[in-house]
Amino acid sequence: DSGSVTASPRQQDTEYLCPVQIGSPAQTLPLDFDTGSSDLWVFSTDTPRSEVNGQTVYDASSSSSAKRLSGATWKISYGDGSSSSGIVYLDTVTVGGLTVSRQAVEAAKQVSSSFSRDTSSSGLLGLAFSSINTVSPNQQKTFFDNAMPHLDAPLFTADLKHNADGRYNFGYIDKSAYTGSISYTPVDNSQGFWGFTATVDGTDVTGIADTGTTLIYLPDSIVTSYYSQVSGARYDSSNAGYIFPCGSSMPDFSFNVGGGGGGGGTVTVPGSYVNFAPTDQTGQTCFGGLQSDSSIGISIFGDIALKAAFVVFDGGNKQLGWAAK
Ligand SMILES: CC(C)(C)S(=O)(=O)N[C@@H](Cc1ccccc1)C(=O)N[C@@H](Cc1c[nH]c[nH+]1)C(=O)N[C@@H](CC1CCCCC1)C(O)(O)C(F)(F)C(=O)NCCN1CCOCC1
Repeated sequence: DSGSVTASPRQQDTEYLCPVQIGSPAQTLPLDFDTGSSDLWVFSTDTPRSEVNGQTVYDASSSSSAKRLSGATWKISYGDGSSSSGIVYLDTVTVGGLTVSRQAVEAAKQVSSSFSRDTSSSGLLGLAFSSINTVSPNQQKTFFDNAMPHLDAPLFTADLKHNADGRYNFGYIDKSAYTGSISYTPVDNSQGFWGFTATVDGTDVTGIADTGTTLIYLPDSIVTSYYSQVSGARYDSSNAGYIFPCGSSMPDFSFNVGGGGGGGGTVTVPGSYVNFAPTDQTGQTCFGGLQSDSSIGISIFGDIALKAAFVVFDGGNKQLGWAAK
């Protein structure tokens, strides 16, 4: 089996949403595919009306294939402080033509305000490792884990784009989606993430490939040296990040994956991607897409990096592949 689904950017590439079919007859919800977490959770008819703000909701009672997973609950909190929790159904989930019949669909009974405010997203589809799924007492598998044994190849690929529709494919590598060769590097999933090591300016950086995080967060030394090339760039505590004049022409940012001698491949993030967004309506000052990881505790290669590459999340061989495009 295989699947292929469009990933549409929202609000200047802050997140990418994909249509997911749940239940019988199918209910289609736009979900944020997130390789940084492992819960598939949705706004539902169980979510308080006061917390629903235009989002499409899942109604288990109108799905003939829905079955309550009795006694199961879930509760998750994310790096940006947002959180949600609720109950669990097993139901049919289809992504780009690929169907999993008994997928844990986590219905929200509570969502934090940032989720209520994000009117375009109906929830998340976690694509990290099932070891960090939050369902209790019996941990549940991700959509990818459930699908993997049926896939032509035990992998999915992320092809996110700047201000344009991209694609997630499951079970195959689309050779027309990238240029040159794919450089592979081993994945450390001990924390449940797609962890890997890249080289930036000769320095090894261990981080995670995270489609659910908008920006790139790397060690201070690397970030400081990058912005030292941009006149007027400075760390601004009120914005809690590096800012610079919006008219600045930003240097490209490159990292090497699968190095080791002459090998490996280089991913180049165009400087224009690092000019992320204005900090206010005047459009004078802009906020950088590359920020320090010091307040996070882990380096994150988020959407700004991922949309500069074609990325293979290989669950069968526990490796990450990166290619230019
Ligand atoms: C809001 C913003 C200024 C544009 S942003 O740059 O902060 N973007 C948010 C994502 C977003 C976009 C649009 C609207 C709302 C929220 C962002 O990048 N959030 C990161 C920030 C971060 C990470 N680390 C520290 N800070 C995050 O929490 N990402 C998680 C997914 C998000 C959650 C909010 C809704 C959108 C998706 C994440 O899953 O990628 C994660 F990996 F960061 C994370 O928190 N994973 C949870 C891991 N736990 C471990 C224990 O077991 C349970 C799972």
